[in-house]
Amino acid sequence: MTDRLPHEKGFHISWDQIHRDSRALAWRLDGHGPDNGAWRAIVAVTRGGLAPAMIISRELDIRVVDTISVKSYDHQTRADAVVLKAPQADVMGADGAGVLIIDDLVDTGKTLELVRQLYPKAHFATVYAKPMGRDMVETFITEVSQDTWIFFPWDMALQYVEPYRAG
Ligand SMILES: O=P(O)(O)OC[C@H]1O[C@H](OP(=O)(O)OP(=O)(O)O)[C@H](O)[C@@H]1O
Ligand code: HPA
Ligand SMILES: [Mg+2]
Repeated sequence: MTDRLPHEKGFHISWDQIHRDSRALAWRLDGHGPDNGAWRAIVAVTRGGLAPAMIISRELDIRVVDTISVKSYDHQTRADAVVLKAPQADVMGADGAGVLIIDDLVDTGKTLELVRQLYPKAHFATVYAKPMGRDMVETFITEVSQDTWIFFPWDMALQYVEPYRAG
């Protein structure tokens, strides 16, 4: 799989790292909601946004958590983004004001562009961002270059590697 990557570099994220970076995102968002600093709800962009959204909902004590399912990638090839499942209308209100939309990363920005068309007043936040999509989010933690493919822990498994210097 890796040898078919069109990307120059790989950035491999462990569970520990995504936990730390998601916590950092939670702390950055804390106190910036419209209701005395509080956020009304979290909406995770499934599937990648689910893990960061869980961690952020715990840190910020947000109990209303919903999902939006956007399908935009067929493995590592881009395809048109479509909404497969929308969040509850009463959670989003008219325009998403006071709602945190959480995803693991923004790459080209196509996924969040579609979500923003639906909920223009929501606050968009991702753990990682690439330059092309960076302006689609209000808040992110770490930027990586456009030619980097981010590997998340839920897509990986521990495996044997040959020693650097062969015996
Ligand atoms: O900014 P973009 O170029 O749109 O890319 C970013 C999106 O792509 C990935 O999701 P994907 O569609 O692969 O689905 P998944 O979350 O279910 O893995 C990632 O989790 C983001 O949601
Ligand atoms: O860099 C990436 N890693 C994982 N999923 C992705 N979806 C778009 N870009 C990426
Ligand atoms: Mg995703």
